[in-house]
Amino acid sequence: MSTTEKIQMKLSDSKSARWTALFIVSVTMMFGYFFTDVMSPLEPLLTAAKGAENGLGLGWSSDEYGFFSGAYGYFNVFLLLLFFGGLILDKFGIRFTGVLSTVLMFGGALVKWYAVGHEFGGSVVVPFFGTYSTQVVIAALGFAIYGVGCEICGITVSKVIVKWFTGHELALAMGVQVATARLGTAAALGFSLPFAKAMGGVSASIALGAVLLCAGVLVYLVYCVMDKKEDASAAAVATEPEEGFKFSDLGGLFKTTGFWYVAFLCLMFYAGVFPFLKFATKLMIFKYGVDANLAGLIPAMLPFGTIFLTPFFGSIYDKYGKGATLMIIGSCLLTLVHGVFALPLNSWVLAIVMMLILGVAFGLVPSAMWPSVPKIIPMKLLGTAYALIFYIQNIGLALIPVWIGKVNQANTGADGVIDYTETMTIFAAFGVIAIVISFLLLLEDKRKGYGLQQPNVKK
Ligand SMILES: NCCCC[C@H](N)C(=O)NCC(=O)O
Repeated sequence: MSTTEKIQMKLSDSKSARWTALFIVSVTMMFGYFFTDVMSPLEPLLTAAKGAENGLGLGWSSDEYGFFSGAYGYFNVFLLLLFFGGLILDKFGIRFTGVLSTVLMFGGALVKWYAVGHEFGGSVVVPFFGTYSTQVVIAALGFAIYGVGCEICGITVSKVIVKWFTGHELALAMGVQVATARLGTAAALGFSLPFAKAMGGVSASIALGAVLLCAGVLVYLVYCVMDKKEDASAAAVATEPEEGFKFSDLGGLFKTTGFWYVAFLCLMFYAGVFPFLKFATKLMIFKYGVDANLAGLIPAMLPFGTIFLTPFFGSIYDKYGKGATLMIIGSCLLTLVHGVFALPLNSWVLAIVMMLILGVAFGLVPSAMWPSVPKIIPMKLLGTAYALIFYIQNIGLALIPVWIGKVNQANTGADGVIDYTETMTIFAAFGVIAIVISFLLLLEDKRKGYGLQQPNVKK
């Protein structure tokens, strides 16, 4: 390679540089995903009577647990903070927004840790939701602040990957990032409960998550150094200045039908996965009779499967295309799994098989959906587009746990055992709607020629 060629290369044209950047931002996101689900396997402790379970029970009701779990999305949705996060990202850039979001995650985690470790007494009326203990409300406040940070960090990381990988292995890179994040989810689901028990309290697992988030802030600062270098190299190579973001461009985004299909597919598909994980550990105990100490390991299989499958399906999309088809298959598998969970079949072997199939679905849809967005929406609007998609998704992440918490509460027998038939039928219905939307997306792609069925890597 001649000196001139070297000078004219962007930093992102170097394979090692772009994969290093990806590794750094993926680790930050992984710590975030750990914290998101650190409480999910703790549902049996949180909802055990105060002082039960060797003094670890916190005495929350299923309704309170649902309210708390949905808090992740409350500020994102009701205060529109995620939408503003997208505008901030497109206006002020990746470095500023990334640091802001990681600090928010850490701050929210500290509030939640404080809440769970203290007795407050009394209760608070939350308009439109219900009356919950003060501890639950403060913990939910912390989780809501954390959720704003985590979602804004998510859109920032998506934009980082598009910035470094467009024209290269975009879907594979997005798959690797999602897979790394799932490691965090799997670690939380698998280890949070035994860790809390070993350390003598629920707040120990939250403290561990908060320490990781603090490390996440530092790791992101390292990425900022690389980002600056990439910008400098891109400025040296660019022949025409890149078009900037203008508010007037938003109209075009709103009028793009394919964008709305992706957003609503995201809402329905993820409604069947993330909120389900919040309740899955207790489902394994109550419906499938799994030992409480092992129950978290079955839901943990789901993200573990996706760790390998998301990059695998991503590279299939990169090489052979068929993005819309991958989304249709994933939505069908989601429906099948929840349909089976709703049936009166109580074998734990079946539960494991279904969880593995759900893992395949959870590899298929994200590996095709996220890299499809830049095929529909131009780069200058990408932050806003991802933010809007995440915003719509967050409506589900916020409200479905509340709904499911109330359904579980209503289906709890006098012996304290929950009948999950209604709950799992609701999750299966999300899958059916996801199938319909993914077919509509395929048709729209045929009409508009987005290229969703085409490979991503330019030959
Ligand atoms: N932190 C767990 C929820 C993340 C939701 C986020 N908006 C998202 O969808 N990320 C992509 C993914 O597939 O996880």
